Amino acid sequence: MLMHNLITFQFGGGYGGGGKGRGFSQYEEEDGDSGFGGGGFRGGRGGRGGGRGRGGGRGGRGGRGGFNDGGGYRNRDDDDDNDGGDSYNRDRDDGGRGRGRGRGRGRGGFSNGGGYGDESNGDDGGFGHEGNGEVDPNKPAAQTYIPEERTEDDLYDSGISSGINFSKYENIPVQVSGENKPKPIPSYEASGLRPLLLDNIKKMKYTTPTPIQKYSIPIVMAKRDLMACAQTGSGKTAAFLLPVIHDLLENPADSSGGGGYGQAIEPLAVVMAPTRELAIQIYENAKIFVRGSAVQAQVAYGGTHVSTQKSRIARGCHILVATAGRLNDFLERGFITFNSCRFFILDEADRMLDMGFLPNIEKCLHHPSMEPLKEERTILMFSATFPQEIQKLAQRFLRNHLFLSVGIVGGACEDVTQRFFEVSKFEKKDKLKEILTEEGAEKTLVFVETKRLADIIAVFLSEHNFPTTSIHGDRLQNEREQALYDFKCGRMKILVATAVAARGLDIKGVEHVVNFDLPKELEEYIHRIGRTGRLGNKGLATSFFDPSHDSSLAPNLVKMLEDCKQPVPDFLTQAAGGGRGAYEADDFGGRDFRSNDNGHSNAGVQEEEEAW
Ligand SMILES: Nc1ncnc2c1ncn2[C@@H]1O[C@H](COP(=O)(O)OP(=O)(O)OP(=O)(O)O)[C@@H](O)[C@H]1O
Repeated sequence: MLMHNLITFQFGGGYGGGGKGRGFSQYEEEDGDSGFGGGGFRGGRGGRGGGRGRGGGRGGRGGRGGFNDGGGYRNRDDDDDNDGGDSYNRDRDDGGRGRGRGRGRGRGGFSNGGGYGDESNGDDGGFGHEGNGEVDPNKPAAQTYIPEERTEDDLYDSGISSGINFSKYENIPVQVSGENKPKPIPSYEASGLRPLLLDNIKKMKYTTPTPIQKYSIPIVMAKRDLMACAQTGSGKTAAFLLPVIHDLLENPADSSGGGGYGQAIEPLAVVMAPTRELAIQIYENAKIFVRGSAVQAQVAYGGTHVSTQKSRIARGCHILVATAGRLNDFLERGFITFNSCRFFILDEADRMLDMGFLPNIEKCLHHPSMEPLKEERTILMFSATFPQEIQKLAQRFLRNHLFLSVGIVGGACEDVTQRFFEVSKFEKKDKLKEILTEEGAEKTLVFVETKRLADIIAVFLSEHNFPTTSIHGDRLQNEREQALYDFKCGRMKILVATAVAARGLDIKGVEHVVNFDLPKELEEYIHRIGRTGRLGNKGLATSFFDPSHDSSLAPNLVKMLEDCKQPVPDFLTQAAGGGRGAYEADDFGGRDFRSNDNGHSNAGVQEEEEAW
């Protein structure tokens, strides 16, 4: 019972309330980042504010549609931090992203350090602006959350240890195409990386570079533009961070733009990621790798207090890891410029270049401050999937790049056992409960299609005594981070998530990923199941296939399962119409599309597969 209360509380947005506040500072400043669309917290039974209740919250979302009778949830609005406003492959049933227009009725308001929102009655409540309760609906709410900085010592333990199949990486096929390919490194010691980096790599307990690292480290050290594809959980983050940091150590420079009060900050390397939690993770990785040097890594992402973030960045920022919305905000305000930017990196690059994020990426890459170093800047793109149309699009940002692919790229990780159940949408909840009861619920990540359903399923599981929390774009940033923390440390066994957690997150010990709802695209499926079976560990992915909803994905699933040598259930073959899918591994990044271009290529002939 106690657990039940705890969970419900947790769930209602209670983190920060109930005397567990993190000492939020008073809101001072408007956050130009409108990426976090949700207004106040939801379903709130959060702690007692105890402070000055301010009405007039920002208002939540402009009404909720989206959850049809019978559970026909449809929306897919989980891109993070992108206020580019493009609604490509999103559905706005849920009020969409962006600013709510509700008339805030949050009564608890926000009190300093005392948690927020007593008796908020749902979507409309939440944060109050200082003032008379009148809300300008066009004005984004102030962001007040100040994340705690984790020390490097806390961070060492967060990485995943390699699993029994780590050694299989040795036989994985690797392709590199493009002109003048640098040779792969045999080991970290022989890589030419600076001694400080080698020390920090040791502290991370990395002994052998993964294939993507063996190839990309020398490519980046040679300052070549790179498009790199390698399976989920195979060490892509270090594959770009290590050589970038090496360069910053070799060629030290100031990031203060010449100093002086009010001078724009000029990071030397900028990494962009599609979600806030992924940006935090990359930043924390960078912090470990730069430890003991003068190089400073910082992070910028939405849903957090702007002034605090700015002052942290102003202390020194050689590497800036950022989400699109906040980075563009800082650029527009002139707080950041790219005058000294030597490396521009897109993690989850295919996602960053799809229509939702593309305008923001273009704004960055075409920013006037990008001009001076244009010819010297290295652009790096990394992902586990890289559809050909995105590769083509990426081409316009790259200069004579190398294309690197490791394994059946765009293929699912073979260390993940994939199984499917044919389940109608009405049966899914019971099936989930049955599986968790019979097989255990430890470290289970459950993906659903909508934010609202994430809440519903989390409450459902909590009520059945499975400690569960949720992460999605309607939760406040502090709630999101707390949810992830609770899941990572095991306080909550189950995390119910929307697509916001599909990419990049590296969570130790995730043994089971459940697709309660299947995504619409195979790439998303591949990233989701890649939260387990990382770095040679074994994992299990269970998917509920509802023929009335998921049939369009069936042909691609069948083909992908065959490629991964996984059993294909009959119902899936039937739903696929018996034919092979349109999916080709190469379409998802396994091949440099330039090799198809008969004479239009600026690359060398594609190499034979090299066994690594
Ligand atoms: N050479 C190595 N030896 C041991 N562990 C490593 C090595 N390289 C990376 N790791 C660890 O492997 C885990 C996965 O790395 P990372 O998150 O960079 O994978 P990824 O390829 O970016 O995955 P995704 O496609 O899901 O984003 C991390 O915990 C990281 O610390």
